[in-house]
Amino acid sequence: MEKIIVRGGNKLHGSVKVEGAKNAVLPVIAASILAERGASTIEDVPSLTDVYTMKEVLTNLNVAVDYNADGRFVVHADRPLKTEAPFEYVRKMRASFLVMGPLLARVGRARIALPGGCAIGSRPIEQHLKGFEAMGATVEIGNGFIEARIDGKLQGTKIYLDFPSVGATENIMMAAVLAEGTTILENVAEEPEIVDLANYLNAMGGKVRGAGTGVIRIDGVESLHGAVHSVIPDRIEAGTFMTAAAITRGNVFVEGAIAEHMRPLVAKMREMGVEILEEESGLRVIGPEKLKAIDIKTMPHPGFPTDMQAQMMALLLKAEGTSVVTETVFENRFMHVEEFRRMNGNIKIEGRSAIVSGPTDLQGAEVGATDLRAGAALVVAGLVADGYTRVTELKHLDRGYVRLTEKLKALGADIERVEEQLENEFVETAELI
Ligand SMILES: CC(=O)N[C@H]1[C@@H](OP(=O)(O)OP(=O)(O)OC[C@H]2O[C@@H](n3ccc(=O)[nH]c3=O)[C@H](O)[C@@H]2O)O[C@H](CO)[C@@H](O)[C@@H]1O
Ligand SMILES: C=C(OP(=O)(O)O)C(=O)O
Repeated sequence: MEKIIVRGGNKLHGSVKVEGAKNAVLPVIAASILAERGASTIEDVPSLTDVYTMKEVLTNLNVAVDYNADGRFVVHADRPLKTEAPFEYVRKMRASFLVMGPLLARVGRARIALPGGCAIGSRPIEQHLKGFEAMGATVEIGNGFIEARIDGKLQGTKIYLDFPSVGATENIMMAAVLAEGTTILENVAEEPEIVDLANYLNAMGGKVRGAGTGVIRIDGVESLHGAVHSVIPDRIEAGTFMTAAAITRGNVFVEGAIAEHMRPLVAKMREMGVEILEEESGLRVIGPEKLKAIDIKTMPHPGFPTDMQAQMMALLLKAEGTSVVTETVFENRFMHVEEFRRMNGNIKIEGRSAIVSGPTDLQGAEVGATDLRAGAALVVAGLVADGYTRVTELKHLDRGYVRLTEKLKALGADIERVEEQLENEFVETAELI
């Protein structure tokens, strides 16, 4: 088993480059199967386990994929498609469910394993299904699968989402792009990743308008072709480095971070006293001597992103005073609280809020990455903890971060990723320095 071992105390300095966004690339790859002719070349694709899982999902659907961790993901989807995505993929990564909309649009049928619950909550998909049904599909659930069918073409219609779900917005958009007539999607997600997907669909010949606002209009087209598309930078990876820079009172340039995508995080970090400078090709973060306690409430974009909640909690542990962190997006996204307590964190949970009392003298401990952002947050906390923090369950972290350890090391962190049996070697070597 691998572990990340970090010894706290080093300030981070230098520059770090942001990868393409996981949450943008997964729907874009799913959308690539909509192209009846021509190849799609997707650029700036991060080398994440989720991307490899999506590659397997596509290969299994008889789509040809060429991807060798060089950042270019080339898709040929012109062969007859298969229509089933088994549980082994959906279990590894819920975003596999995003092939349902494209399959339904292109072949009129999809059979996808029912996604189960996960560490951050039950994550139902009824909004996706409501959209497909409104467009005329029949949906049946049985034997652990969801099967959707349409005789003929999906029909454009008006669909109002009960909640601005990111996945439902994406799945329905991808289905509607080949539907007959116009689809109006209301109360949709406004995340930058939705805009990125719409840009790709339009480059393929689609007619999607309004992405990035609460209403999206999609005029259905006959067919789509492959296109070249560069994925937007990962605002959550960028945000993770921003919290790492701030917590160590460092000075780090986060290259590629797009300020416009990061407004809620930038606003809240500034409120804590962190200096953030918008430079031409990224954001510079300078950590203050003292951090101020603040309150945070996660919300759909442009609210504060739930995917930054755990990393911000690490930062709040070092802030002076009491902070209240309220999680409204997922029902159970406080699993990291127990791990922070192992590091001497003073956090109380009351309903959907966590009350963080700081500043804390964090202590190194053995902790588990309960989900990918929790894992990153524990590493961030470890950067300023006394002694060694050992983070296990790295499979979660690898879903969302490329070479996290190497990147932090290049910024000056005392950090190593090791096999368990080599753990003592790292600690002993580090102690000699
Ligand atoms: C691959 C990807 O892009 N993942 C992101 C995406 O996940 P995902 O697309 O799964 O997130 P959603 O926006 O759909 O989910 C948000 C909330 O809505 C609920 N819900 C969703 C759909 C539905 O049909 N019914 C329902 O009740 C979910 O259980 C959750 O509580 O957006 C989340 C919210 O920003 C992020 O944390 C994830 O990193
Ligand atoms: C929750 C996340 O991702 P996913 O929806 O892929 O589980 C995340 O990126 O923090």
